Amino acid sequence: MTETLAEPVAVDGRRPPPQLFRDLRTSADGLGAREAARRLTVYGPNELSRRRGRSWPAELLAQFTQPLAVLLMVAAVLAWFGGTPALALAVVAVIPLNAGFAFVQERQAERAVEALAAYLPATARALRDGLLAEVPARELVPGDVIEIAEGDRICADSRLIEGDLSVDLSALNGESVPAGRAADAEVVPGPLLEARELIFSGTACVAGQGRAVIIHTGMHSEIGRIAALSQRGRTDPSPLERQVRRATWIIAIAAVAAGAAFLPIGVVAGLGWAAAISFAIGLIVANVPEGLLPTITLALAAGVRELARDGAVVKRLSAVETLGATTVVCTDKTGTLTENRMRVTRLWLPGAEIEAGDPRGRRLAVAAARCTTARESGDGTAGGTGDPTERALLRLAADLGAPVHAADRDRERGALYAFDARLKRMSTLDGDLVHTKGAVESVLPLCIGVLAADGTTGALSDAARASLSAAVDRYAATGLRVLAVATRQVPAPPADRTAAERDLLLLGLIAMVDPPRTGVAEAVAAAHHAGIRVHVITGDYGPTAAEIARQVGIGGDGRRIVTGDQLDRMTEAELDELLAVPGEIVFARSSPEGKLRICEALRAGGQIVAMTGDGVNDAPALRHADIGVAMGRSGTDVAREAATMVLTDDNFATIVRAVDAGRRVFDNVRKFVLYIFAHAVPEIVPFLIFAMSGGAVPLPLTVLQILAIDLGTETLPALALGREPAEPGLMDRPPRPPGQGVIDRRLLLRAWGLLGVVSAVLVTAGYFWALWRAGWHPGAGLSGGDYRRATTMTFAGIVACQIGTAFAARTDHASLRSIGLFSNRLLLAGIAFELVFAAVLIYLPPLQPIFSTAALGPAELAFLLPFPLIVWAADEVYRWRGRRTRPRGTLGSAPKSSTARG
Ligand SMILES: Nc1ncnc2c1ncn2[C@@H]1O[C@H](COP(=O)(O)OP(=O)(O)OP(=O)(O)O)[C@@H](O)[C@H]1O
Repeated sequence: MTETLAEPVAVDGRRPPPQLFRDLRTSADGLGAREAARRLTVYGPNELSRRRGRSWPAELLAQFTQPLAVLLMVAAVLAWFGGTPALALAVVAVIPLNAGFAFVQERQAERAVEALAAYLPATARALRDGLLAEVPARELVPGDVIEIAEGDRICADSRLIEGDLSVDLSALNGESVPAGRAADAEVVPGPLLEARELIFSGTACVAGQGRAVIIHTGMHSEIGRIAALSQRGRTDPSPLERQVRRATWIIAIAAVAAGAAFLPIGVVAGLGWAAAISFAIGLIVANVPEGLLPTITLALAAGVRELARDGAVVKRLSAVETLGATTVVCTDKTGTLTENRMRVTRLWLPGAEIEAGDPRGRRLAVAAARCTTARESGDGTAGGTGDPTERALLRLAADLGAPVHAADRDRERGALYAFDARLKRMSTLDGDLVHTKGAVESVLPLCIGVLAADGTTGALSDAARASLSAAVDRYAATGLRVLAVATRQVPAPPADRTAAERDLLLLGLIAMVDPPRTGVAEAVAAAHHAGIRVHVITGDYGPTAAEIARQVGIGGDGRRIVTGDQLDRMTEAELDELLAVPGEIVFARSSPEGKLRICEALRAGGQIVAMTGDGVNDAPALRHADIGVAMGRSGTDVAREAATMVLTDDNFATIVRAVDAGRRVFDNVRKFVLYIFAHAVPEIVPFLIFAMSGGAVPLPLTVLQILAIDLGTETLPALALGREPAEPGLMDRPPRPPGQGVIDRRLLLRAWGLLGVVSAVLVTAGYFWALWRAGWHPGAGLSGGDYRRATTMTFAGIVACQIGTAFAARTDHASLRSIGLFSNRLLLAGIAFELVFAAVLIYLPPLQPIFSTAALGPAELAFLLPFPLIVWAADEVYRWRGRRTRPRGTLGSAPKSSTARG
């Protein structure tokens, strides 16, 4: 085709379909694959060109205007005017170093989140060469004919040419009430967004089904024009970030206060003003934990990246942290606990119960297969689309020698009353026959009789009802899903759904298996070990769901079934009470509203809730849960958008793995916070000794030495702690209490009270030992060389102690032996760097005068050698005692074998 196309912007989408087809050089059968490829090069991919958040120079600049950076600048200015230009220069050098570091880390984190988009490719169903195919949304072009069904995201501005839809336009106009759209709507002039025949990119179909021809794609679409609207704003800081920011500030203020307090003390103790100011600044600079926040962001980003590799795409960094605190998982059944691969096994007909292969079931099978919207590929194995339940019905009909072809079915269909999760049934009008299928409780009340396999009709006798309900119970007890199928002949097309779904004749029941997924039982056991409760919220029948729950180990012996009706009748107080009792619950025949209520009640009870969902109606519950979990494969686009986490493999086990990862990331943040906080004590104590001795003891540590530790030797080991593998027993302990912050009393006690104090004692001992060796006594003077050797002992002592601290910080309660000395290679590299860095400052002659260092001899090194061991051993004893007094894995309701302790 060589004709040039009209510019897509010039096409008037409000013309009737025949003219529109002409303008767009297409037809109701869509485009050919080759023409589509050609148009793709002309119009470009169907994407919104990303408005970059901020350009990198702006972002880098922002790092320099952070309050803490400003604090450092003020310190530099003070140092300059205080007469210590060397210190001023050192501090000035620190600022870009820090800013650069933070900038790189934040960029990396951002990139990790951006890369997630690649894990969730958006697709659409388009007609190409006359066949319906799954096409990446970015390859859609004007002229393509797409099919849209409930739950789909609309990927391009299009005109409906077939069907009725209800669309959620909130992304475009903020209106949350869905609007009706129809192919045959009358064209009335008015605002484009209100045109009843048009649908727009970025909106979602919440009900109905139809076909549409694409008019505009990418940046030519309405949403492209108002692209700013679709760009997500800056995400709120996570609770973790907020906590750390607060802690950073508290520490910064404390450091400034300590520095200010030191000033007069220093002067009184005999330091000149200049020296006193320089020390005060040193204290401040040393103790402000500038690097903490970016390091945490990076740890979260690493967690997000790992999760994505594991099949869980998390949309917000902070979700990683929330995941770790999860106390309750509410999961649906079909597809998450089970394989979502249905196979019909048994049929119940009025008067007979037969195997799926029995030809007597043909009429029932055909009726059910006509009442579907799914498609099954020719060979009946792979390549079909749509609801697995319906595909099982299509296969059943085919196996019985009466295949129902999707194209014929759709052509002959007079009306479709789509599956409604509340009604739990759907119906179609095929010629003069209404076909209805759905949950037994939903269909049976609409029936006035039965239609036997031989074509005779009869009453729904008590005997028939008894036999039917016995069959339902029997099927459900083995975990089979049961559908009732009914039919009716109508003289004229019914006016609406209610008119169609009445006076039906029951054809029979269809029972199908959907076996539990492999690995789910293990994942449920792991969740129980971790003190996490698992409730099932399903649309399916109670006993069926309960049996599947039993098979995967949910509920142990305390499993209860609560039906949707029972839930609706419960007051809030009753629901709270129900959820407060230990044990796990199967919520059967649940409605989307019920799901939302359960979620709210659990959260009100202080639980951290992860909730799965896949339907359009699940979106509110997904948004409300702490972690909304949508299915990447079977879920609707609407659910995926509402969720915080999308499972690319739809597997329950992945949720548990994500909780595991969340816990690990949270733990690791605590590890490096512990490590960074611990060095404050041995750095401050020397100043206190100097001040309290009134200057009789020479200052044990210089300002530049402090800076060398905080901004040099410490950095890499701290980063490496953020990548520590999971501690043994991580998933054997109960979830952390929801209110527990990352920095709690226990952490501070361990950092300052234990690791800090032990280090301070050792470091001070090293300093005084060096003084003693130099023949010093209180009040006596000291030669420059001897003084430098003594301060070097303090400096090297702190470095040595921090090596011990690093190993101690690797676990929260487990022994170092249980995780292995060499299991964190990054940390070993970090410590090697730390040692080389310290050695350079101590032994490189040009640096010695700057950092007031002197080469240490074998005796001094021998003195320092046990430092790491002593610090580590002290903490090892502390953790050992903790393990003895704090038994783990004692929470939760589920039966559990006693677990190994650390
Ligand atoms: N395509 C369908 N047509 C008619 N009825 C259906 C269809 N799919 C499901 N049903 C009926 O509606 C009930 C609820 O289905 P729904 O899809 O809400 O939940 P589910 O798939 O059984 O479970 P879950 O909520 O765990 O995914 C089913 O038990 C079945 O009886």
